[in-house]
Amino acid sequence: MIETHDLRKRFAAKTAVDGLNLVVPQGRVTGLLGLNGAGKTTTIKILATLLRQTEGTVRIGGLDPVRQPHAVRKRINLIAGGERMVYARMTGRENLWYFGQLYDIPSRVLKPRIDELLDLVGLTDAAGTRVERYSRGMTQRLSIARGLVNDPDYLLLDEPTLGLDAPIARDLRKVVAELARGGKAVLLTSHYLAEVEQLCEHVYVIGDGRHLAEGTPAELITQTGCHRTVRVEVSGLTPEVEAAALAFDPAVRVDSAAGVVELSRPGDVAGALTMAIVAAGGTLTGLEIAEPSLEDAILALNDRSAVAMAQVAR
Ligand SMILES: Nc1ncnc2c1ncn2[C@@H]1O[C@H](COP(=O)(O)OP(=O)(O)OP(=O)(O)O)[C@@H](O)[C@H]1O
Repeated sequence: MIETHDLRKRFAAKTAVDGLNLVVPQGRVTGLLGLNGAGKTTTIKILATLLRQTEGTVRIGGLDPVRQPHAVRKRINLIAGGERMVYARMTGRENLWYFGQLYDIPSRVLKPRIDELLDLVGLTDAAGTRVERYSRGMTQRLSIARGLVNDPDYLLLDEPTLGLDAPIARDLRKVVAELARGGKAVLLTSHYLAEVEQLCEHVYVIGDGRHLAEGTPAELITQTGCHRTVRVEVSGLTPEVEAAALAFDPAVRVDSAAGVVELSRPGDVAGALTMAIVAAGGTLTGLEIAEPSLEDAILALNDRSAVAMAQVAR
């Protein structure tokens, strides 16, 4: 398990991580979400022993990364989508061999593992080609294999699918889900919220380095009170139709120029709203029902936090 207690990181005047308590258990993918600058990468770098916290404690499988960095490094690995973490002058296979040796993996174990990893990321045919001749996607796939070369118990994924083509990103998601099912602890940050919804059983949402909320993606959506939105397109959106829609629910939003009536509310209101519109003389030309997404929840949480901060500042 990865655990942080009251974790803080200050860079001069900026507090990037401000009292985070995280638990990342084995056997599932845990998400760490937040808008740009929320403190996700800083947190992951601390867990990866690349940065040292200003305050608070971290335990990774019971080990302290500050006091036992070598032991921790053997059991963790980091895959960061935006960063090139392999050597251009070496071939794909040489890179994996080099990184594997840094972990003191015996050759008889390393050789078959490298073959497996090359196969996993679809680079078997390009294994003998220098990385400088790889496309961006191939380099990224090699970085993923590099991140798995020590068979880490704890996998830190910072935007792992950034810039990957859709089929490769989908394959990587499958691999991540399998690794978690096989017992690894995975911490994932991603701006692709559909990816987070698909992979993560538990998600932490942070803003300005602070904990804003946590739960399953579905729980976060419920907690933030985001509701499904009914969007009705109406031809002949007269003032009478508008008045009937507003009488149905004052929270209705009407765009008369576009001929659209929208309502976000709990429960199943599509039928009753459309009937009210038709009864007032409107003709329905379209109907869409959008379920609330994790993105709606994250935006709502950030709005709420900004309002709370403004109130504290007053
Ligand atoms: N080395 C540094 N020196 C000073 N400030 C830093 C440093 N690294 C990060 N910060 C600041 O700390 C805050 C958190 O940054 P961090 O990169 O952890 O956020 P993030 O959530 O990963 O953002 P993004 O989604 O954009 O990657 C930001 O305000 C950033 O500018």
